[in-house]
Amino acid sequence: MSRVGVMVLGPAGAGKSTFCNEIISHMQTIGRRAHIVNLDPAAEPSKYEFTVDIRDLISLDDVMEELDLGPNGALIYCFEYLLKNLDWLDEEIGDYNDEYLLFDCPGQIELYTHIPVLPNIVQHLQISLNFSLCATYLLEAPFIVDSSKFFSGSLSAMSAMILLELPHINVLSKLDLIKDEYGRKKLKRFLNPDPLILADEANQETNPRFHHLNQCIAQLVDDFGMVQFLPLEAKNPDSVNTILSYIDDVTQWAENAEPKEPNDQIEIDEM
Ligand SMILES: Nc1nc2c(ncn2[C@@H]2O[C@H](COP(=O)(O)OP(=O)(O)OP(=O)(O)O)[C@@H](O)[C@H]2O)c(=O)[nH]1
Repeated sequence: MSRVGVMVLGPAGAGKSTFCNEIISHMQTIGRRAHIVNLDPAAEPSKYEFTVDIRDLISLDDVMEELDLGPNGALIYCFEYLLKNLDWLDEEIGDYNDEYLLFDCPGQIELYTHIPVLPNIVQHLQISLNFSLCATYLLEAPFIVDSSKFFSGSLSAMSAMILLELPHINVLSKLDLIKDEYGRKKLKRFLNPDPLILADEANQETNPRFHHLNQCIAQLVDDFGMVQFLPLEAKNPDSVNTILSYIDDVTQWAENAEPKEPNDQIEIDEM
């Protein structure tokens, strides 16, 4: 029996916490359960209470004050502290079986690029706690529907994918903010885009001396197959359900679900 964990990643303000809450809400309506593991030591209160909260172990404000660090340095300190105290995480997580744990991560890009704290936590969850994990990487739709920003967003998603080596789902959040028909039409080209065509578009907006660089980046994004995004309308249950079914699929949730005891079946039949 393994348990399912979803690492919810993406830049600050991309909608990670909202996504976690909408997944929980939706799962409740279909008779399933999920919990939030808050890994952001600077998190704001959330609609659903955190089941596990890093702030019970260490607080960003305390670290900033006591060690005289800025917010980014203090965040890294908090994660290094968590790594030294993984038994705390083990105890807090306890025995959640057949339920999703959504690991709501901070938005600081450093965590996904050049320090190994998240990979170490991921490995611990997989090896010591037997989690079946995937990563969802959120980017804001209004930000990404612009060729140059599409590449910058794709590269940040790609760096998380390479760093964590997990089944990876890219999500375009805040779709409701693209209201006009022109924007919606444009958006379609970014859900399943052709990076090489987008590079031509980016070239029209950039100085010619960067055209070769644009082409190389487009080729890289194309080669890694980092070009699919699932649209998320947080308030639309169908949209949330589609993303959930992708998560179920890559984490093999159905295969991992605890088989029902014959007695459980009888009780259900008798209801
Ligand atoms: N219109 C709209 N706003 C959204 C959506 N999702 C999130 N927001 C808003 O965007 C802001 C940031 O959302 P959060 O869910 O806190 O984003 P986050 O990625 O968890 O942010 P950090 O924890 O700071 O990294 C909040 O004001 C949300 O209400 C959405 O789907 N549509």
